[in-house]
Amino acid sequence: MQIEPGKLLAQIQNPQDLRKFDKDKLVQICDELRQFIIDHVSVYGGHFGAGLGVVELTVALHYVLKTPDDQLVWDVGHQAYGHKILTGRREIFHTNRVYKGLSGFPKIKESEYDAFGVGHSSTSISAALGMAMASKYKGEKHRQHVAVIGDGALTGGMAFEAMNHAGVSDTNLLIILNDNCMSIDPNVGALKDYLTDITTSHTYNKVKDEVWHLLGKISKFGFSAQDVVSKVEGAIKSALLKQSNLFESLNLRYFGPIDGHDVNHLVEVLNDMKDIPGPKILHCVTVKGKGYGPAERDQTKWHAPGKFDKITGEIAKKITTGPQAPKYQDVFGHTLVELAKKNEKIVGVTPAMPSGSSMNIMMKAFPDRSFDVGIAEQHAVTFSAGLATQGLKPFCNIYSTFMQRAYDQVIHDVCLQDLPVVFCLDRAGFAGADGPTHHGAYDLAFFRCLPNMVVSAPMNEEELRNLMYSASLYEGPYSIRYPRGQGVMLDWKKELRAVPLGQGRIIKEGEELAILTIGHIGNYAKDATGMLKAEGLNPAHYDMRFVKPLDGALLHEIFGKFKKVITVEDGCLMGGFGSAVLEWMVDHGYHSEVKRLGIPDEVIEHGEQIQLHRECGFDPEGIAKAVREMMGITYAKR
Ligand SMILES: Cc1ncc(C[n+]2csc(CCOP(=O)(O)OP(=O)(O)O)c2C)c(N)n1
Ligand SMILES: CC(=O)[C@@H](O)[C@H](O)COP(=O)(O)O
Ligand SMILES: [Mg+2]
Repeated sequence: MQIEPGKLLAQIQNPQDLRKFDKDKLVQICDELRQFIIDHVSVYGGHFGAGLGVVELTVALHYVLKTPDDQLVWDVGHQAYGHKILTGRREIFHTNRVYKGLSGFPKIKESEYDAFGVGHSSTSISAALGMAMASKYKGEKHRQHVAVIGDGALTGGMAFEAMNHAGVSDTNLLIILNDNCMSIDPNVGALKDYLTDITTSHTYNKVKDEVWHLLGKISKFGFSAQDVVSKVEGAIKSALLKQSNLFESLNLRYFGPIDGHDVNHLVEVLNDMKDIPGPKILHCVTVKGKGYGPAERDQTKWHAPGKFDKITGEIAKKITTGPQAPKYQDVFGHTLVELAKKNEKIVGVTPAMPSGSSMNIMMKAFPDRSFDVGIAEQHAVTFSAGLATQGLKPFCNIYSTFMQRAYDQVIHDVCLQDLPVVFCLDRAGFAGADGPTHHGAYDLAFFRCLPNMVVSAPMNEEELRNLMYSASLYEGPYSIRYPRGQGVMLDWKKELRAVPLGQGRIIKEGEELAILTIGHIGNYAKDATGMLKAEGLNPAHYDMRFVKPLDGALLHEIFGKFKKVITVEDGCLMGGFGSAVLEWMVDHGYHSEVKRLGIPDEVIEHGEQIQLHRECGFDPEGIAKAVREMMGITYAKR
């Protein structure tokens, strides 16, 4: 379905078209852009509230900057739908997040206007500073470099590393802080309180207003912005500002807070700032979900609501028949509470994903024993390590993809010290529509090479519960990975049972060929063996449960019996589960023929999980095909 743009938006294919409009049309353009996003997401789904909150900023930035020559970096990129729509992609926006369509995030290969590829947070200042520094090196004085970062993303340590550097750089970097007091869930931490303080502080705003006033006055007398700045420098850098403003103390000129929904004022301010030399930050206050009532009222729910009825605000429910298996994340949340009730040492840690990981269930049941530490994966891991040194049992839940951020912390702070932290890696395997920045492709490979680390994955909800229980009893680092979405069991709340360390299990006896799987993807192998049975083929199926330690006894049995083996994992083929099995086989002198199915060594784009599994050849049909091929079965017509 093609979404119809409003009258003015229809005339805008790219920012050059936008810049042809008089300033007095910008409010209408913003209204039409906002409506287009509402119309689009209501039909196709995707990220929502963040995009609505930056409509005015998006229009103002493209109006004032000479994009794509000026470089605009969006942090995370979930808010960049307006940017995409204004930069040549409106007519194909219906393919956003769809298999083979536009990416839901800015992406260098997709458009010259996407200065940097994003998806993970807190990268924008570093990237834009790198660009600004490169421009300086190349003598490109005319170019502007802008990073737009949210208050949530600003809690990520990397943003501070970048500001620390930017403050002593002689670049024209402009950081726009889009402050809406929200992450996906409400933003947390002292920085959030600080931002609220400087937004509401009377003394602070009085000084700031005087400075802005002075700036305005002097401009009228025809001085250049540089003159203005040097004249007001004294005031801006007055003891009060310097001491009371975090950004000023990092040597970034601080402007604001200003209303991020006043497009005309934004244009004025951005124009003025263009001529102000040196690194600077503009603090804009916005409302997540702006302009769509339900999204303003329940900002977490409307972060990425899926499809909805734009008139009633009713979010579409998945069409289902009969009772449904739970989401893995909810099994995690409920089981953690169950374990915490039995063991007072258990605590929960999440870096800014209480709703996404269902840690919010624990936060509700045990507010004093659960911690949302903000977008701070590195800190989440080392903080968990600290808790563990004191005899507590942290369950640190991090999406597989975001765990990439904290690799050294896992090695240095947990594994080398053999501390009993349990890592629950949600969204392992393909994330789906979020695409490659969010796929949990690498964790099996990057965790299995770490000393002391247990690497496990449940095939279903009951197994997840049992692995969590086993992890709670284990005296060392223990990881459990599971995918985005639903499990396979209706009756999943079974009594908890400890799984012996490194013990796999047989799912189905068979002949000639064995399929070895790890985790939820084993259910595809189950489907495949069902399909093959109808063809008279009878491969065996084993759910190995652990990539480390591997079940040596079971592997001796398997390689002793089967000359053909297929491994299946929803992780990267290089170094993952299949690699571990191959290494084991060679080390133990077996010579079976082994085929590994999993994610190849290339970037797999976005799409529905099943589409991506199919593309990589490990959906049920792909597994069945691999079995047939290995068994030398060819059908005339298939
Ligand atoms: C490293 C990392 N951790 C977690 C996330 C998940 N995430 C995506 S958006 C978001 C909230 C970002 O908040 P903010 O930057 O304030 O943007 P807003 O949505 O409020 O506009 C989070 C936690 C992520 N993308 N990257
Ligand atoms: C942009 C981002 O990183 C998050 O919003 C992410 O898309 C959430 O993913 P889930 O929907 O799987 O929780
Ligand atoms: Mg925010």
